[in-house]
Amino acid sequence: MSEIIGFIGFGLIGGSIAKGLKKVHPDWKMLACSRTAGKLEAARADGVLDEIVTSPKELAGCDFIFLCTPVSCIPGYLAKLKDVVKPGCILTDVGSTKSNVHHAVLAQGLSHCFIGGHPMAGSEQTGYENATDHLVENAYYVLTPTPQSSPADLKKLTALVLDLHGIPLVLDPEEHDSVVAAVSHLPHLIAAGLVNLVARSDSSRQTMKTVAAGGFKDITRIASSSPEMWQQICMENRENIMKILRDYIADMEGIYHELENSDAAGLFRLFEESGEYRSSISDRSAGPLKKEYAVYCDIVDEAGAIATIATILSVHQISIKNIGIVHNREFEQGALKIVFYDEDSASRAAETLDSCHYHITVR
Ligand SMILES: NC(=O)c1ccc[n+]([C@@H]2O[C@H](COP(=O)([O-])OP(=O)(O)OC[C@H]3O[C@@H](n4cnc5c(N)ncnc54)[C@H](O)[C@@H]3O)[C@@H](O)[C@H]2O)c1
Ligand SMILES: O=C(O)C(=O)C[C@]1(C(=O)O)C=C[C@@H](O)C=C1
Repeated sequence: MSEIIGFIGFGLIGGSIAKGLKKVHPDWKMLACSRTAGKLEAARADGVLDEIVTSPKELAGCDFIFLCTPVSCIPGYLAKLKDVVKPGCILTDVGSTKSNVHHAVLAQGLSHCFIGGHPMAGSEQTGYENATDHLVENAYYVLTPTPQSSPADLKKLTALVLDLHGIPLVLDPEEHDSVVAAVSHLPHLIAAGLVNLVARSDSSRQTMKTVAAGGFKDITRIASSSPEMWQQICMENRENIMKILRDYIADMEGIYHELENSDAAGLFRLFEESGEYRSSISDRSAGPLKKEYAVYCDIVDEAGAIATIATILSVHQISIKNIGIVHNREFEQGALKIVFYDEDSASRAAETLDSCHYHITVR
């Protein structure tokens, strides 16, 4: 059955959901309104949006409405949608916090038609221009039904998540907020705090900034995320974040004391335990980390070096999904990152390039 899908807020997440659904259901009609309507023109030109609307009232005919604005704006839109949603419409959101949204849903008397949502996928980039049809692929997509949500509605929204190749996971809003405080919100604060500490501690020659390599860049990518979005997430989930931040500070104090007391065994245990737990989070199976089949190849910096590798792979009929130079050099020469569509292609590529005397690292 052809559905009509409405979006309020149409940036990275709204745009990615619309692109993903349009890919699977080209006949479904997509409508959106956003703070700056002009920005939606690109989505219409791409054929992702069928209609740009200027007010939530124009979403009255929708079968699903996705609220995809920063989290503090969601309650205001729920109030505007209160008398707009048609019977049978499923109202959902993608906000990174859930308790504040559920309180607003209850206050507006929308519990019967609302099911919260939160795709555990994203990026430090914002805006429709960075949206992709596969953003949610292999990522957990948390669903938070209300006590009044019907099993039939939950089944319908779950089917949409599966269309996006996401992994549906039902949680209650409070548990969701406590979990994401630890695995998403605290990491963003740590990344931002660390970057600011380094910026403050660096010399006038900016030597820290110059030599910063993989370790610093890996842990701080998310420090470039939207300040508007993260200010709102932190304000809405203050209590949970404060609780886990307190524990984190205590753990850091513990590490400080291990260093102060030259406690080598304690430091060893720290890395041993963290390494074991981190390794148990697979990035090759479906889960919160994206599947990626990458091979790193050292190349000398000379004209035609990339073309030679691409030709070798093409002769062996191995398709490349993505290829690019790794800019944060952990490798002595130039490292080329080649991403493949599946594990088999990645291992065949590694064997082939190895037999051609390239130095290969598979990650
Ligand atoms: N970026 C991520 O990694 C990520 C992941 C999962 C969930 N989320 C959640 O998804 C939501 C959207 O995030 P995003 O990454 O797509 O952000 P974004 O900045 O890319 O998009 C936000 C959209 O909302 C619009 N908007 C902002 N304020 C508005 C307002 N007052 N009224 C109407 N429209 C408004 C913007 O114009 C833009 O279209 C947020 O609630 C965020 O917490 C983000
Ligand atoms: O990959 C990133 O850049 C993200 O920050 C994605 C991320 C996260 O993992 O913390 C950010 C916020 C969301 O609510 C969900 C996912």
